Amino acid sequence: MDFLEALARPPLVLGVDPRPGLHGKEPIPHLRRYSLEVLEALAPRLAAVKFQLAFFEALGPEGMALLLELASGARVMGLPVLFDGKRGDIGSTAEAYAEAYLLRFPGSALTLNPYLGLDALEPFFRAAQRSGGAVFVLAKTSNPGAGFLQDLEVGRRPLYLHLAEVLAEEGRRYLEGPWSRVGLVVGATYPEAVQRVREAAPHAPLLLPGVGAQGGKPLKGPGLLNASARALFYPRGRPDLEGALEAAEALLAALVE
Ligand SMILES: O=C(O)c1cc(=O)[nH]c(=O)n1[C@@H]1O[C@H](COP(=O)(O)O)[C@@H](O)[C@H]1O
Repeated sequence: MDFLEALARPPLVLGVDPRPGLHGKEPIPHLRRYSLEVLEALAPRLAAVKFQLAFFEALGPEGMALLLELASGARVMGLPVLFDGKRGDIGSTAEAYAEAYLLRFPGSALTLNPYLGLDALEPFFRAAQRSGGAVFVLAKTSNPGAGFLQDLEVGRRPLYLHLAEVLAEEGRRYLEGPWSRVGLVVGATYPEAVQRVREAAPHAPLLLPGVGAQGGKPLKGPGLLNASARALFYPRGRPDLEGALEAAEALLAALVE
Protein backbone atom coordinates (compact mmCIF):
# COMPACT_ATOMS: atom_id res chain seq x y z
CA MET A 1 0.00 0.00 0.00
CA ASP A 2 1.12 3.54 -0.77
CA PHE A 3 -0.21 6.30 1.50
CA LEU A 4 -0.91 8.54 -1.49
CA GLU A 5 -3.73 6.14 -2.45
CA ALA A 6 -5.62 7.95 0.33
CA LEU A 7 -6.00 10.89 -2.06
CA ALA A 8 -8.17 8.77 -4.36
CA ARG A 9 -10.48 7.70 -1.52
CA PRO A 10 -13.38 9.60 0.13
CA PRO A 11 -11.86 12.79 1.64
CA LEU A 12 -12.57 11.98 5.28
CA VAL A 13 -10.04 10.97 7.96
CA LEU A 14 -11.21 9.24 11.13
CA GLY A 15 -9.25 10.37 14.16
CA VAL A 16 -8.94 7.71 16.84
CA ASP A 17 -8.22 9.43 20.16
CA PRO A 18 -9.37 6.90 22.78
CA ARG A 19 -10.89 8.12 26.05
CA PRO A 20 -10.71 5.12 28.43
CA GLY A 21 -13.28 6.72 30.76
CA LEU A 22 -15.96 6.12 28.12
CA HIS A 23 -15.29 2.37 27.87
CA GLY A 24 -16.56 0.95 31.14
CA LYS A 25 -14.83 -1.03 33.86
CA GLU A 26 -12.46 -2.89 31.55
CA PRO A 27 -11.65 -0.16 29.07
CA ILE A 28 -8.97 -1.81 26.92
CA PRO A 29 -10.96 -4.86 25.69
CA HIS A 30 -14.05 -2.69 25.15
CA LEU A 31 -12.04 -0.04 23.32
CA ARG A 32 -10.37 -2.74 21.20
CA ARG A 33 -13.70 -4.22 20.13
CA TYR A 34 -15.33 -0.84 19.49
CA SER A 35 -12.34 0.48 17.50
CA LEU A 36 -12.25 -2.60 15.27
CA GLU A 37 -16.03 -2.36 14.68
CA VAL A 38 -15.81 1.32 13.79
CA LEU A 39 -12.83 0.76 11.51
CA GLU A 40 -14.57 -2.07 9.70
CA ALA A 41 -17.84 -0.15 9.27
CA LEU A 42 -16.26 3.15 8.22
CA ALA A 43 -13.25 1.97 6.18
CA PRO A 44 -14.93 2.25 2.74
CA ARG A 45 -15.97 5.83 3.59
CA LEU A 46 -12.51 6.98 4.69
CA ALA A 47 -9.32 8.27 3.12
CA ALA A 48 -7.34 7.14 6.16
CA VAL A 49 -7.41 6.54 9.89
CA LYS A 50 -5.35 8.81 12.13
CA PHE A 51 -4.17 7.44 15.45
CA GLN A 52 -3.23 10.13 17.97
CA LEU A 53 -0.19 8.57 19.68
CA ALA A 54 -0.61 10.53 22.93
CA PHE A 55 -3.88 8.83 23.78
CA PHE A 56 -2.38 5.37 23.24
CA GLU A 57 0.80 6.23 25.15
CA ALA A 58 -1.39 7.41 28.04
CA LEU A 59 -2.86 3.90 28.26
CA GLY A 60 0.57 2.42 29.01
CA PRO A 61 2.03 -0.75 27.48
CA GLU A 62 -1.42 -2.20 26.78
CA GLY A 63 -2.32 0.95 24.92
CA MET A 64 0.81 0.73 22.79
CA ALA A 65 0.02 -2.91 22.00
CA LEU A 66 -3.50 -1.86 21.03
CA LEU A 67 -2.14 0.87 18.74
CA LEU A 68 -0.03 -1.67 16.88
CA GLU A 69 -2.95 -4.07 16.62
CA LEU A 70 -5.31 -1.40 15.28
CA ALA A 71 -2.71 -0.07 12.83
CA SER A 72 -2.16 -3.61 11.53
CA GLY A 73 -5.93 -4.19 11.39
CA ALA A 74 -6.45 -1.03 9.32
CA ARG A 75 -3.74 -2.13 6.90
CA VAL A 76 -5.40 -5.52 6.49
CA MET A 77 -8.63 -3.62 5.66
CA GLY A 78 -6.68 -1.69 2.99
CA LEU A 79 -7.14 1.56 4.93
CA PRO A 80 -4.14 3.95 4.91
CA VAL A 81 -2.76 4.73 8.39
CA LEU A 82 -1.63 8.10 9.67
CA PHE A 83 0.30 8.30 12.94
CA ASP A 84 -0.31 11.63 14.66
CA GLY A 85 2.83 12.16 16.73
CA LYS A 86 3.87 15.67 15.65
CA ARG A 87 7.48 14.51 15.75
CA GLY A 88 10.49 16.70 15.10
CA ASP A 89 14.07 16.56 16.43
CA ILE A 90 17.71 16.87 15.36
CA GLY A 91 18.55 14.78 12.30
CA SER A 92 19.94 11.70 14.05
CA THR A 93 16.89 11.42 16.33
CA ALA A 94 14.58 12.20 13.41
CA GLU A 95 16.07 9.12 11.70
CA ALA A 96 14.90 7.00 14.64
CA TYR A 97 11.37 8.47 14.63
CA ALA A 98 11.21 7.94 10.87
CA GLU A 99 12.32 4.33 11.32
CA ALA A 100 9.67 3.75 14.01
CA TYR A 101 6.66 5.09 12.14
CA LEU A 102 7.47 5.26 8.41
CA LEU A 103 9.94 2.46 7.69
CA ARG A 104 8.42 -0.10 10.09
CA PHE A 105 4.95 0.66 8.72
CA PRO A 106 5.52 1.04 4.98
CA GLY A 107 2.84 3.09 3.29
CA SER A 108 1.94 5.00 6.45
CA ALA A 109 2.10 8.72 7.23
CA LEU A 110 3.29 10.75 10.22
CA THR A 111 2.57 14.30 11.42
CA LEU A 112 5.64 16.51 11.96
CA ASN A 113 6.54 19.66 13.83
CA PRO A 114 8.81 21.91 11.72
CA TYR A 115 10.27 24.06 14.52
CA LEU A 116 13.76 22.56 14.28
CA GLY A 117 14.21 23.33 10.61
CA LEU A 118 14.60 21.64 7.26
CA ASP A 119 17.58 19.43 8.18
CA ALA A 120 15.41 17.94 10.93
CA LEU A 121 12.58 17.23 8.47
CA GLU A 122 14.64 15.70 5.68
CA PRO A 123 15.15 12.25 7.29
CA PHE A 124 11.34 11.96 7.40
CA PHE A 125 10.98 13.01 3.75
CA ARG A 126 13.56 10.44 2.66
CA ALA A 127 11.92 7.69 4.76
CA ALA A 128 8.49 8.52 3.31
CA GLN A 129 10.00 8.28 -0.17
CA ARG A 130 11.58 4.89 0.56
CA SER A 131 8.50 3.41 2.22
CA GLY A 132 5.69 4.73 0.00
CA GLY A 133 4.54 6.90 2.88
CA ALA A 134 3.88 10.59 3.48
CA VAL A 135 4.36 13.27 6.09
CA PHE A 136 2.11 16.12 7.18
CA VAL A 137 3.99 19.13 8.54
CA LEU A 138 2.17 21.53 10.89
CA ALA A 139 1.64 24.84 9.08
CA LYS A 140 -1.41 26.50 10.66
CA THR A 141 -2.82 24.49 13.55
CA SER A 142 -6.50 24.39 14.50
CA ASN A 143 -6.21 25.78 18.04
CA PRO A 144 -7.25 29.31 19.05
CA GLY A 145 -3.67 30.32 19.92
CA ALA A 146 -2.18 29.07 16.65
CA GLY A 147 -1.31 32.59 15.50
CA PHE A 148 1.13 33.23 18.38
CA LEU A 149 4.05 32.09 16.21
CA GLN A 150 2.40 30.88 13.03
CA ASP A 151 0.97 34.30 12.03
CA LEU A 152 4.16 36.28 12.68
CA GLU A 153 5.07 38.24 9.60
CA VAL A 154 8.01 36.99 7.55
CA GLY A 155 8.65 38.88 4.32
CA ARG A 156 5.14 40.43 4.36
CA ARG A 157 3.30 37.13 4.81
CA PRO A 158 2.51 35.00 7.83
CA LEU A 159 5.08 32.44 8.90
CA TYR A 160 2.75 29.53 8.12
CA LEU A 161 2.56 30.67 4.50
CA HIS A 162 6.32 31.10 4.28
CA LEU A 163 6.65 27.54 5.56
CA ALA A 164 4.11 26.30 3.01
CA GLU A 165 6.06 27.97 0.18
CA VAL A 166 9.39 26.50 1.33
CA LEU A 167 7.92 23.02 1.76
CA ALA A 168 6.13 23.22 -1.59
CA GLU A 169 9.55 23.75 -3.16
CA GLU A 170 11.16 20.93 -1.11
CA GLY A 171 8.18 18.71 -1.82
CA ARG A 172 8.84 18.83 -5.59
CA ARG A 173 11.60 16.29 -4.98
CA TYR A 174 9.05 13.89 -3.52
CA LEU A 175 6.33 14.03 -6.17
CA GLU A 176 4.47 10.87 -7.09
CA GLY A 177 2.10 11.73 -9.92
CA PRO A 178 0.16 14.88 -8.99
CA TRP A 179 0.85 14.69 -5.25
CA SER A 180 3.91 15.18 -3.09
CA ARG A 181 4.79 12.96 -0.16
CA VAL A 182 5.31 16.20 1.78
CA GLY A 183 1.89 17.30 3.00
CA LEU A 184 0.85 20.09 5.35
CA VAL A 185 -1.53 20.43 8.28
CA VAL A 186 -3.97 23.36 8.28
CA GLY A 187 -6.81 23.54 10.78
CA ALA A 188 -10.30 23.32 9.28
CA THR A 189 -11.05 26.08 11.80
CA TYR A 190 -9.12 28.51 9.53
CA PRO A 191 -10.69 28.04 6.08
CA GLU A 192 -9.00 31.15 4.64
CA ALA A 193 -5.61 29.71 5.67
CA VAL A 194 -6.54 26.45 3.91
CA GLN A 195 -7.18 28.44 0.74
CA ARG A 196 -3.88 30.35 0.99
CA VAL A 197 -1.85 27.22 1.71
CA ARG A 198 -3.52 25.37 -1.17
CA GLU A 199 -2.47 28.18 -3.53
CA ALA A 200 1.09 28.26 -2.15
CA ALA A 201 1.52 24.46 -2.21
CA PRO A 202 -0.63 23.07 -5.04
CA HIS A 203 0.87 19.56 -4.88
CA ALA A 204 0.79 19.10 -1.11
CA PRO A 205 -1.91 16.90 0.40
CA LEU A 206 -3.52 18.98 3.15
CA LEU A 207 -4.67 17.42 6.40
CA LEU A 208 -7.48 19.53 7.89
CA PRO A 209 -8.07 18.61 11.55
CA GLY A 210 -10.64 20.31 13.73
CA VAL A 211 -13.76 19.25 11.80
CA GLY A 212 -16.65 18.80 14.25
CA ALA A 213 -15.70 19.16 17.91
CA GLN A 214 -13.48 22.23 17.33
CA GLY A 215 -16.08 23.92 15.14
CA GLY A 216 -14.42 23.39 11.74
CA LYS A 217 -16.63 22.65 8.72
CA PRO A 218 -15.59 20.09 6.12
CA LEU A 219 -13.92 21.66 3.08
CA LYS A 220 -14.13 20.36 -0.45
CA GLY A 221 -11.24 20.45 -2.92
CA PRO A 222 -8.43 18.43 -4.47
CA GLY A 223 -6.06 16.93 -1.92
CA LEU A 224 -8.04 18.15 1.12
CA LEU A 225 -8.31 15.47 3.82
CA ASN A 226 -10.90 16.48 6.44
CA ALA A 227 -10.10 15.00 9.84
CA SER A 228 -12.51 14.54 12.69
CA ALA A 229 -11.88 12.57 15.88
CA ARG A 230 -14.42 13.09 18.69
CA ALA A 231 -17.37 13.92 16.39
CA LEU A 232 -16.85 10.67 14.44
CA PHE A 233 -15.47 8.24 17.03
CA TYR A 234 -17.68 9.37 19.92
CA PRO A 235 -20.56 10.98 17.96
CA ARG A 236 -22.90 11.54 20.88
CA GLY A 237 -20.13 11.89 23.41
CA ARG A 238 -19.76 8.13 23.82
CA PRO A 239 -19.02 4.94 21.83
CA ASP A 240 -21.87 4.59 19.30
CA LEU A 241 -21.35 2.58 16.13
CA GLU A 242 -24.62 3.63 14.45
CA GLY A 243 -23.94 7.26 15.31
CA ALA A 244 -20.41 6.99 13.89
CA LEU A 245 -21.80 5.74 10.58
CA GLU A 246 -24.40 8.51 10.49
CA ALA A 247 -21.80 11.16 11.30
CA ALA A 248 -19.48 9.87 8.54
CA GLU A 249 -22.35 9.85 6.02
CA ALA A 250 -23.35 13.40 6.99
CA LEU A 251 -19.79 14.71 6.61
CA LEU A 252 -19.33 12.92 3.30
CA ALA A 253 -22.63 14.25 1.97
CA ALA A 254 -21.15 17.73 2.36
CA LEU A 255 -17.94 16.66 0.57
CA VAL A 256 -18.91 14.39 -2.30
CA GLU A 257 -21.63 14.92 -4.89
O1 LIG B 1 -2.16 16.97 13.57
C1 LIG B 1 -3.34 16.91 13.95
O2 LIG B 1 -4.04 15.95 13.68
C2 LIG B 1 -3.89 18.07 14.64
C3 LIG B 1 -3.44 19.29 14.24
C4 LIG B 1 -4.11 20.46 14.64
O3 LIG B 1 -3.81 21.56 14.22
N1 LIG B 1 -5.19 20.32 15.46
C5 LIG B 1 -5.63 19.11 15.92
O4 LIG B 1 -6.64 19.08 16.65
N2 LIG B 1 -4.95 17.98 15.58
C6 LIG B 1 -5.33 16.68 16.13
O5 LIG B 1 -6.61 16.33 15.65
C7 LIG B 1 -7.39 15.74 16.68
C8 LIG B 1 -8.59 16.64 16.96
O6 LIG B 1 -9.63 15.91 17.36
P1 LIG B 1 -11.16 16.42 17.42
O7 LIG B 1 -11.13 17.84 17.82
O8 LIG B 1 -11.72 15.51 18.45
O9 LIG B 1 -11.73 16.21 16.05
C9 LIG B 1 -6.48 15.57 17.87
O10 LIG B 1 -5.87 14.29 17.81
C10 LIG B 1 -5.42 16.62 17.66
O11 LIG B 1 -4.19 16.25 18.22
